[in-house]
Amino acid sequence: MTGSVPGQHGPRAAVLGAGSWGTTFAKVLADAGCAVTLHARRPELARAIGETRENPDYLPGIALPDRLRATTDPAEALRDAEIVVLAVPSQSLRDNLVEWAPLLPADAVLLSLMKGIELGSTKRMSQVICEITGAGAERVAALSGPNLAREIAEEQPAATVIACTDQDRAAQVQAACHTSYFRPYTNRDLVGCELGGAVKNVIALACGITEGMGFGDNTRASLITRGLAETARLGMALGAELTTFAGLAGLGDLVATCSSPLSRNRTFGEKLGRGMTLEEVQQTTRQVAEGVKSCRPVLDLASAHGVDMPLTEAVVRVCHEGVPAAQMVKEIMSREAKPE
Ligand SMILES: NC(=O)c1ccc[n+]([C@@H]2O[C@H](COP(=O)([O-])OP(=O)(O)OC[C@H]3O[C@@H](n4cnc5c(N)ncnc54)[C@H](O)[C@@H]3O)[C@@H](O)[C@H]2O)c1
Ligand SMILES: O=P(O)(O)OC[C@H](O)CO
Repeated sequence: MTGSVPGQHGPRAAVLGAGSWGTTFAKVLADAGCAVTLHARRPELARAIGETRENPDYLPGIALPDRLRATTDPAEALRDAEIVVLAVPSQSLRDNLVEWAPLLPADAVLLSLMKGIELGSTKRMSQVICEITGAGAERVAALSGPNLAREIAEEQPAATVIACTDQDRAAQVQAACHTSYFRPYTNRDLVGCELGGAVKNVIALACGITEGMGFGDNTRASLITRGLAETARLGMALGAELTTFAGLAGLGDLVATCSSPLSRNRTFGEKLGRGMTLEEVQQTTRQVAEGVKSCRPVLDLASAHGVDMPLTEAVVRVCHEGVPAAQMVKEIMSREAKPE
């Protein structure tokens, strides 16, 4: 390890993507003792983080630790990094990685924070990472769980899962991000953890839509439960483990996202449910609501594997096929009756 910084006792980490979760997770790593360099695209943001120790665009009011530095130069961020954290929108990962791949240190763990499925290819983020970087699957990990960025930035206690086929690497990342307020568990089931994170965004859109239409807790609980059932069906078809969906990356994240006004996906859905168009809602936020784009490839994956995902299909129809939310509810409720 070269050039350690005062107080550093963990590995060197690069976080690529200075949005709300990238910045928050960079703080978690720094609080856990890592020397962290955060890569921001815009010079004014990198400068503001350096000068004010705050990310004014994505995390206003949160003090960032001194051990965290920001830069617009990916080569500088990645130099000697032992853990490389990827925190950009899922649909831009491929293009970003093409630029970053030649700069990646040879043996670094590549950790995905993203919760989406790629449009067109229907690939999970770890698959995109392996494809573009040529890294072996054992080097790629994903972090997923009930982790609303703002709450964690405020150091409210939360748990998460680090999924990796190589448990030594999972344990390395676990140790690097374990703080008094952030408790990571390891898990071998990369497929299940990534799917849990991506599909919960779609179900949170459905919850938001019904919330916007004025429906209450029974509706939300029904969507969470049936949403979990269809996520698990897809997961089993893709080789995931059923128990993963009862854990933090499954039920845990689904409950947090579907219930919290902090969720961008739930909030996006709520605006659709109140009658705004997709384009109108998109104008109201600069932040990514991954379910809006990922719902289509999730449904494509389901179709390719013969899996029934009626809630995901309903979200696709409302978001991308102009079906009114009220009609979607009618259609879902009039599906053929069957055993649970
Ligand atoms: N915010 C959360 O609470 C949270 C929690 C867990 C997981 N996630 C996941 O983390 C990922 C990143 O989310 P976020 O909350 O940080 O998003 P964000 O919208 O807050 O920030 C996205 C970041 O990516 C950058 N970006 C946007 N378009 C880009 C492009 N084309 N190329 C490169 N960079 C681009 C933005 O400048 C910004 O820095 C998503 O997959 C999200 O689902 C978010
Ligand atoms: O704000 P959302 O809807 O992107 O959800 C954030 C996190 O994924 C919650 O775990």
